[in-house]
Amino acid sequence: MAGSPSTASEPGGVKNALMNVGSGPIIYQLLGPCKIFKEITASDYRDWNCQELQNWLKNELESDSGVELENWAEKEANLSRIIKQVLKCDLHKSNSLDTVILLPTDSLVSSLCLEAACKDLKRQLVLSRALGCSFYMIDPKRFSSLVLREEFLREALSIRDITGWRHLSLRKQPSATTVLLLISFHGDPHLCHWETGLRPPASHRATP
Ligand SMILES: C[S@@+](CC[C@H](N)C(=O)[O-])C[C@H]1O[C@@H](n2cnc3c(N)ncnc32)[C@H](O)[C@@H]1O
Repeated sequence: MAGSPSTASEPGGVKNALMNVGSGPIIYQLLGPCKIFKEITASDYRDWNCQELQNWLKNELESDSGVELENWAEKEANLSRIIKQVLKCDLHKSNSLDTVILLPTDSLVSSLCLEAACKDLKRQLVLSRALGCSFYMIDPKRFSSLVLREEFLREALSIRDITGWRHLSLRKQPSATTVLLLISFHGDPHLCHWETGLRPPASHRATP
């Protein structure tokens, strides 16, 4: 979907372009990348999500990051300068962006999206994940999520010796038994950070 990596980018330095797939109507996942990328393209399957991001970009909406951050106005202004476009995207299509052709993209980021788009375990790459999650709520609506287990992920990604563990609080996932953050660094699949241990009330847990 995205173009091939730009030769203009140097490891560790400022990079040109980042593509975010399944952005939803929220920006938290782009606050970090906006410090290193010159351009970000956000995308989502749902028109309403794309519209919300457009409204935020046009300053027609109060953003709600869910957290109190220092220098929030400055962070928002930086990010909105760097998000260059918001595109409709459907991962089920062979050309997910339809007729739009992107310029070469250095990185592709997707958070909690592939499992929302996929209905089975075939041809799936999971980038970050709430384990055991069978649904998520956008009040009051409930959306389905493919249930994944740690064993499946370890096998699918051929990860046996995990060298780094880190506990990090992500947002609350109503149906998850465990929240996992997996970061796979280029060239070294063993350098992964997994997070376990967030346990929601029993009434909210996914059924196996
Ligand atoms: C759980 S939300 C995650 C939103 C955001 N990335 C985050 O981390 O909070 C899943 C997102 O995947 C999007 N999505 C679902 N099916 C998709 C598809 N076929 N193609 C692209 N995006 C899709 C949804 O519209 C939704 O915004």
